[in-house]
This record gives sequence, structure tokens and C-alpha cells, in this order.
Amino acid sequence: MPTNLPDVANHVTAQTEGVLERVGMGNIEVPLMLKADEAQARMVSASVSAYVNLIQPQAKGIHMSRLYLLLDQLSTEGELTISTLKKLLADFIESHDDLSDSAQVIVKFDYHMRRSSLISGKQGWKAYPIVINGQVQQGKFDIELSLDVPYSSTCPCSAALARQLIQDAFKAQFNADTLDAEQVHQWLGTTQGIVATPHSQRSVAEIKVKLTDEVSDFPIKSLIDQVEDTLKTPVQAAVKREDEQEFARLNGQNLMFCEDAARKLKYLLNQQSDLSDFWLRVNHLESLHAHDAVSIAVKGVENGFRA
Ligand SMILES: Nc1nc2c(ncn2[C@@H]2O[C@H](COP(=O)(O)OP(=O)(O)OP(=O)(O)O)[C@@H](O)[C@H]2O)c(=O)[nH]1
Repeated sequence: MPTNLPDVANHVTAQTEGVLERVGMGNIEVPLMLKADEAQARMVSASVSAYVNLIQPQAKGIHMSRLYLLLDQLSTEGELTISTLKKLLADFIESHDDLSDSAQVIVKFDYHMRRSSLISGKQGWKAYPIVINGQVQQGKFDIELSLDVPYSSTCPCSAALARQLIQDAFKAQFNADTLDAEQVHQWLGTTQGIVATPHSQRSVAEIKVKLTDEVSDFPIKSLIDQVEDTLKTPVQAAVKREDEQEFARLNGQNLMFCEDAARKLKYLLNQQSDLSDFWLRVNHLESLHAHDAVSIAVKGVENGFRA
């Protein structure tokens, strides 16, 4: 290796002096062995941003290669857990000696899970977008986990309006004196019987949680499961007709405005003792409108997440 390479980062001073809050690399493509939910580690294809701060106003720059190589070492030799993430952050600072005293790592990936169909027993894949955001500042670690959970929401207002049209059509079709149960049953099975259907929409619950220091595993699957169990109408992977019918029933029995979904999720997250804070945003990508219906909620802790 040549020994006389110029080393600008070490030997040149900044033209304009100043402290910087974050310096590093964005979107590093790297495979990581992720260990979450006490499950076996599995590979995820991650996009990582790695930063330190720069507290020496005159220093020309940080040593990007050191951050990269530490991340690479985790990728090739280690597993991503809460403790290795904290070690990576500590190593970032240690590798920057008197240049930095805080660090941040943001890891984005899709987390694939096998999901069972509602009735038929088939299985299929669902991919959930996940972001792990780890920071250390003045020796204090903060680990946040963000996840997006897609689901279906059927509008309760639209359902009520559709029901009224169905009632009116019934009245117009049948005479109380000659009402015949078999005829009504037949008629209900026609398009004229169910003359209107409520609108429903693909919806996304965006959840961000801050983990307490006691948490040792990323609670990815457990959070997704709880969110889906709460909302009751997650989007499906493998679907046969019996699954589609059950999905229609679940939608009909779980009508919701975006306010309903957000309140349910807020209640759920407020029960979790391993979360010191949370933020959530429910997006109903309306089929009635060209715009979305949105609700946002936070736990409401001092200096915590804001709406
Ligand atoms: N600090 C900094 N480095 C950059 C930037 N863009 C590219 N680099 C390059 O990142 C490379 C790695 O920098 P260093 O980590 O200082 O490399 P090094 O001096 O070989 O490594 P050490 O001996 O460990 O300091 C250098 O070639 C820089 O030119 C930038 O915007 N800022």
C-alpha cells in the first residue's frame, strides 16, 4: 500500500469553520442478518444511513471509511440485534475519537412474513416496510422502530347509506301481505336486492415506537400481529373464494373511519409497557375522494414524538 497518500480529513482544516449535527453516508446497500422477536436470524436486504456528528469546528471532515467498514463487519460477521446496534453506534463514536460524540444509524428494509389465508388454509408472503433508527447522544441510546401495516377499511357512513337504499328497494319490491320468505331470500341474492355497496379502501397504518431500555429483541412480528389483530381487516396474500367471502364479512363487521382505526391503535400501543413513546398515522386512501382521510396520534410524553 502506498504510504504517502494525502490525508485531507486529518491534515487540512475547514475553510469555513462550524459544528455539524450529522455527517456520514446515506443509502448504503447492505445485507444484514436480522434477529428479531426471539426468532432465528434471517437475511434482509437493507438500505442503511450511518452518521456521526462533527464537533470540531476546524476539522475538515469525518472518516467515512471507518463507518462503512464497521457496518460491513456487522454485515459479514454479525447479526443485527438491539445490542449489536448499540455497539455499532458506540464504535462509530470511538472510531472518531475527539471528532464526534453522537451517532445515528437508520436501517430500512422489507420484512417478509408468511401469512395464512382466512379460511382455506393457504399461505402467502407479505412484505412489511420497516425502519430501525438507532441514536446515541451523551451516552444515551434511543432505539425507534417504524413499520407500515396495510389493511382494508370500509366506510361506516357509506355502509349506512347503502343499507337505506337496500331497505327502500325492499319496500318497493314487496308487499307486506304477500311476503314470502323464499322470494325474499332469492331477491337478496340479486344485484337489485343489494342495490348499493359501501366504498372501502386500501389503508395503511404507519407506526413508530420508541423501545424502552429493557427491550432486548426488535418486536417486529409481535407489533405487526397486534396491529392486524386490532384492525381485523389486514390485506391478504393467498385468497380463494372462501377467503374473499370471509374478508367481505370482516369488512362488513368492522366498519371504520380513520378516527376509529387511530383510536383503536392508540389504545393498543398505550397498553404496551415496553414502548416509552409512539406515533401513529392512519391513512385511508379513499375511493370516494381523490384525497386521503388521515388521523395522527402520539402517546403524549414530554419532549416525545409530536403529531
Ligand atoms: N469526510 C468526507 N469524506 C468523503 C466525502 N466524499 C467522499 N469522501 C471520501 O471518503 C474516503 C474515506 O475517508 P477516510 O475514512 O478519511 O479514509 P482514510 O483516511 O483512508 O481512512 P483512515 O486512515 O481510517 O482515516 C476519502 O477518500 C474521502 O475522499 C465527504 O463528503 N466527506
